[in-house]
Amino acid sequence: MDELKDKALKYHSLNNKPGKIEVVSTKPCMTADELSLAYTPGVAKPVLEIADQEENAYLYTSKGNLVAVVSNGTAILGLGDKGALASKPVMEGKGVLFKRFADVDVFDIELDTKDPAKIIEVVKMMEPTFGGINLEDIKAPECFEIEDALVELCDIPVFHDDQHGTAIISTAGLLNAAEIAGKKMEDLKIVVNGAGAAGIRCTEMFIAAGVKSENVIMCDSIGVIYKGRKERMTGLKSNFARETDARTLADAVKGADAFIGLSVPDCLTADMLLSMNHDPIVFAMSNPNPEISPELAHATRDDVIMATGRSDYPNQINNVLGFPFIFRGALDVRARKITEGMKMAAAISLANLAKEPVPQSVKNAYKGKDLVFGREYLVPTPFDHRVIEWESLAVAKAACDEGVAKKPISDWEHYRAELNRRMEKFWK
Ligand SMILES: NC(=O)C1=CN([C@@H]2O[C@H](COP(=O)(O)OP(=O)(O)OC[C@H]3O[C@@H](n4cnc5c(N)ncnc54)[C@H](OP(=O)(O)O)[C@@H]3O)[C@@H](O)[C@H]2O)C=CC1
Ligand SMILES: CC(=O)C(=O)O
Ligand SMILES: [Mg+2]
Repeated sequence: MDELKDKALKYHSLNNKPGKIEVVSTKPCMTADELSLAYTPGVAKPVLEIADQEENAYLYTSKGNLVAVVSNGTAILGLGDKGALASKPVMEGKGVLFKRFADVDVFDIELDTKDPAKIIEVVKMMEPTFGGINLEDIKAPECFEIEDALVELCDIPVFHDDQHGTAIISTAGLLNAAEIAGKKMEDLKIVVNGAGAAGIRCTEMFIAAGVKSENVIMCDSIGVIYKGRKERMTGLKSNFARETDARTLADAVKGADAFIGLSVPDCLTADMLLSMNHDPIVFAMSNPNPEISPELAHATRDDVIMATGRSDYPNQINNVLGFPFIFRGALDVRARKITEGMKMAAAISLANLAKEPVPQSVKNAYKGKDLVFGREYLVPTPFDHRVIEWESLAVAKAACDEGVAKKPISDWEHYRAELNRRMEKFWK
């Protein structure tokens, strides 16, 4: 058995307790009196309050801090379609991160269907239970139809993490990598490899952040998406079809400033990397194995600015820096949806935080490594306790500014203090 497999399987069954999450009661239930409050007859009282006024669910149930992490397992990380049940470790993992980094509670829901209409129907029916819906590892193109419909149907935020979480973090990373490379966003020539959930939305957000759409070439499993191509033109790919002679990834990356990998392992070769412009930005974000290994990238070029989606290399460009903090901010103002403004506010907050000096307590979580804004530190780390203050607050503010907050905040200093108080238990 390889070492990682051995360690990971042991971790997932530690303490004779299979899996990574459990349900904990937040109220005492040790006496007959408490039982008669938690359950019948006392429980009838909040039932009637909620039946009378729906918003009372936020006062008397866990709805307001509870997110559904919903998958059908059709695009589990970069492992492809492994089915609903096999997606459960990832969905439980997302639950752990929601809790650990933003004190958001999660039920993971694995749905055994590939039919978008059924997923839409089931998730809509679950709306009363939750304060928000995080769709996860549902493949393109179905993910677009599912998310669009649910955003329209639901009065709580619905967010496909692989689309928007990934876009937010990689936009923060790209803004900073461009600055470090001494290049302007509007001059960057970018190749996005992967035209699925993540590839499409990352590209859209790069364009919103200043990249010129004509400077982006997108590739999928059969190569460059060019104008006039007929095969496999599913989902939103046609929006990114370019007038170009490039047909393969190798053609596309010649002279490019950035390679954005949201595809499969080991598809960017050393020769391709050598053909890129000076100070090439390589975000090899396929999980668990990147499009090019950092070892090969650094051995190939000294000037590469390298990031992966993994936790065990510098520059983790991964949606873990997004979903916990974005939902925290959205839940706290009871946002109806997560708008483009909220997403951009999240990206900018992360890009800005990376430029702040890093406290020793954060460095300690990374074995005392010196984390200073630069090639090896493009975005903050998930263990940086300041991320919640910066990102959740930015998201909550943007929700208020954009008029989607059902419970707007006016005293931001009070909210900042509340966020810190909420997280104290995790920072000991
Ligand atoms: N670091 C992070 O935070 C995140 C990383 N990811 C990673 O991005 C990848 C894609 O995830 P997601 O978008 O959700 O999945 P989807 O299934 O929605 O999309 C996968 C895309 O990859 C394309 N593809 C497959 N093989 C190749 C290839 N050889 N060369 C180029 N493109 C290829 C597919 O092409 P076709 O359209 O032709 O089928 C499709 O467009 C995964 O590896 C995942 O781990 C995803 C989300 C977050
Ligand atoms: C990180 C993540 O969500 C993915 O790779 O699918
Ligand atoms: Mg995912």
